[in-house]
This record gives sequence, C-alpha cells and structure tokens, in this order.
Amino acid sequence: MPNMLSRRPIEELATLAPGLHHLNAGQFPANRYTTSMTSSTSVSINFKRREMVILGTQYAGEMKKGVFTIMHYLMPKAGILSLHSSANEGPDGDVSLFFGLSGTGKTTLSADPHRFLIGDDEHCWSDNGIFNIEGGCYAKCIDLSADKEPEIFNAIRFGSVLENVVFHPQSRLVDYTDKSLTENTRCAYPIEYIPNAKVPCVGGHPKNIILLTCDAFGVLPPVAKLTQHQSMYHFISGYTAKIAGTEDGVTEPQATFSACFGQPFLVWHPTKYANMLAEKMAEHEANAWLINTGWNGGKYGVGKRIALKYSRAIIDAIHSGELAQQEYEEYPVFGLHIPKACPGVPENVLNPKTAWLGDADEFEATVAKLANLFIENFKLYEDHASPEVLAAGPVLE
Ligand SMILES: Nc1ncnc2c1ncn2[C@@H]1O[C@H](COP(=O)(O)OP(=O)(O)O)[C@@H](O)[C@H]1O
Ligand SMILES: C=C(OP(=O)(O)O)C(=O)O
Repeated sequence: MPNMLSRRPIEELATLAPGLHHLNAGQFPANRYTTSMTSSTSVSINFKRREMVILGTQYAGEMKKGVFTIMHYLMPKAGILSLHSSANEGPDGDVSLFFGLSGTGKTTLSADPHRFLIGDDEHCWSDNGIFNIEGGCYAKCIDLSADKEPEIFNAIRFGSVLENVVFHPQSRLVDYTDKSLTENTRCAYPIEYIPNAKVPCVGGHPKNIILLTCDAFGVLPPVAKLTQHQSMYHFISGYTAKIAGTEDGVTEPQATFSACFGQPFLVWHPTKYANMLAEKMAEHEANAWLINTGWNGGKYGVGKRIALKYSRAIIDAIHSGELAQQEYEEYPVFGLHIPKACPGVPENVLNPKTAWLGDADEFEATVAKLANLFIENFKLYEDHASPEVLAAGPVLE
C-alpha cells in the first residue's frame, strides 16, 4: 500500500489523526448467509463509522480502489472532482487526462517517454489544477516486455511489489507470459521508478481530455474529436469492453457501460461528476477525444486489437497539435468526427468502415447493434441529461 497511496514524511504522520480505518482481512471469507451477500468476497464501507472492511480477497487493487471510493465521496463534497484517470504533462506544461476502465490503456499510454508522468489511475481536479492521490503505479504485467513497455518493465526492481506472477524458484526470474494464476498479474512501484515522473504529482488545468474505450465490436474509430456535448455523453455512458484480466470470469471481451468510466467507485449520482467535469472543461477550454484502443477491422475474434504503436502515434499527434489540424469527416450514426489522416497511422485504419474486413451489411448491422446498446443504456440518464447531451449520442434512422 505505501507504493499505492501518496506517502507523507514520517514526522508529518505523527501529527495526523486517522480519518479512516481500513481493515483488511482478505484471508477470511465473507459469510454468504448474511443478507444480500452474494459471494465470499465483500468490500464494505461505513461512511459514518469511517471504516472499511475487506473480506475474502487478497487482491491489492481492492485496497487502493477502496480508498478511491472514499475520495469519490469526500472530494465532490468539497467541490473537487475525483477522476478515474491517468495524467501526464508535456514539456510545455500542458496536462492530459486519460479516462478509461480497467485494461483500456490508462497506465500504458500515460507512461510516455516524451511526457512527465503525474499518475496512472486516480486523480482529483481542483480550482488549482490536478493532483494524484497515489504515490505509485499499479501496472498490469501480463506479457510485459522491455521492448513494448520499457518504462514499466524497468520500474520493476527492488522496492516494487509483484502480485500473482509466476517466477522461477532458483533464478527468481519472472515469467511475464505465465497466466496460470491469473491474467491480472500486477506490479506496484513507487512513481519515482518511472524515469520522467513528476514529483510532487501535480499539474495545471488539463488541456486534453482523452476518453479511452476498448471496443470489442471494432466499430468505434481509433480516434474521434469530440464536441463538448459528445464528451459528456461518452463520459456518462462509459462504454468499453471488459477484457480478460481484472475481473474474475471474464475470458473474452464483453461490452459494458460503466458511468464516468468508473461506476463501481462512484458514490454520488454519475451526473454530479459529469456536470463538474463539463464545467471545468468549459472553464479551461479543454479539448476532448475518444480513443478506441480495442478492436479494428472486425469484432473480437475476427479483427485485431489496434496496435499499441498506433494508439501512441495518435496521442503524439494530439499533443503536437497535428491531429487538430487534419481534415475531419463525420462518422454516421455515432455522429463522431474522425480525422482523415494521422501521422504514423495507416489511413485505412482510421475509419472503421474502410478497416472492416467483413462485408458491408455486417458492418452496418454491427454499428446499429452497438448504437442500440448505447441508446438503451442512456435511458438510465435521460431524466438528468440536457437535450444537447442526449442529442450527442448515436442516432438510428
Ligand atoms: N492499442 C493499445 N493501447 C493501449 N494498451 C494496449 C493496446 N493494445 C494492447 N494493449 C495492452 O492492454 C493493456 C492496457 O492495460 P493498462 O494500461 O494497465 O490499462 P488501465 O491502466 O486502463 O487499466 C496493457 O497490457 C497493454 O499492453
Ligand atoms: C486496479 C484496478 O484498476 P486498473 O485495472 O484500471 O489498474 C482494478 O480495476 O482492479
């Protein structure tokens, strides 16, 4: 946990009174006969008693996401927006936020050799800018390689904690390809193990807001520039595919919607966070982008997950300003604006229709299928959203 929460100097700790007791009894199962208990794992919070109890799971993610849930209660109460996002800063001080559910690329894409890392998962946005609430990162290690993700690979050294990986008993060398315990192998390392981390982990008001989604249908574009209302629509929807890894029982991508790209951690109604985000984005004139790090060319099983080097090239072009300069075309049904070109990315990849390997009817049917899922899901928020935000979603004739 010290790697995952913001660390305070020892002398300061002595002056602080505990604001919350976090009791982890992960080896002890929850009683399934307790009313409403559906499994032997439970994570319970009592805000009044300021107490949090974990039973039946030893996954370190529960502890950090538990503290995050508390922050999702306390911060908005104090007028500060809590965010399930990573953040980094360019050499000119421009800050980018990357929202996304587990596995969409927050950690991977924020560890960028050209930019300073502010944090990989949990931030807050106050009137002064953004700050990280963690003191380290919690990266996925499955299939990790020095070649594809050198910053993360090299951060794994003495002082880091590896979780659920398999290693050779004599050499103690880790086999990052081994999934026999779980696909959700992790490493928690202090943020300063990333060479270009920014410590203290704070930054100015974000200039670019990047919504990461991992589309398992292969019909969302690798990148689209969002209008203000589209960014709210997609933020509230929180569409992605759960991919094998973080959640038990998920063995292939499953389409899902998770409000604000972090529904399990929200305490207030999702529109509270969305309205705060809209106000802050308007005040600070932030640009918004939707990036699909998921499938391209066809759905899961037919197409391929878009290459990491293309997602990185798209992000580089956002940061250099080149992407905003491109010519855009409207993508029907979703009404998204997609660039016709992007440095470092083949043009046929950018429009899902031209990337599609199957026939045209199947493509149209898949677009309609996903659009319908969005429309159905958004019915939950219809009463709270403005007509402009409602109109910013997909429209089927
Ligand atoms: N195009 C892509 N963009 C980002 N990540 C990708 C891409 N293709 C494959 N990946 C892999 O997907 C995983 C993303 O996980 P991670 O960055 O930890 O997500 P998060 O921090 O949002 O939970 C990594 O293992 C990464 O190597
Ligand atoms: C720790 C988690 O977050 P992420 O996968 O986004 O790192 C989690 O959801 O378990």
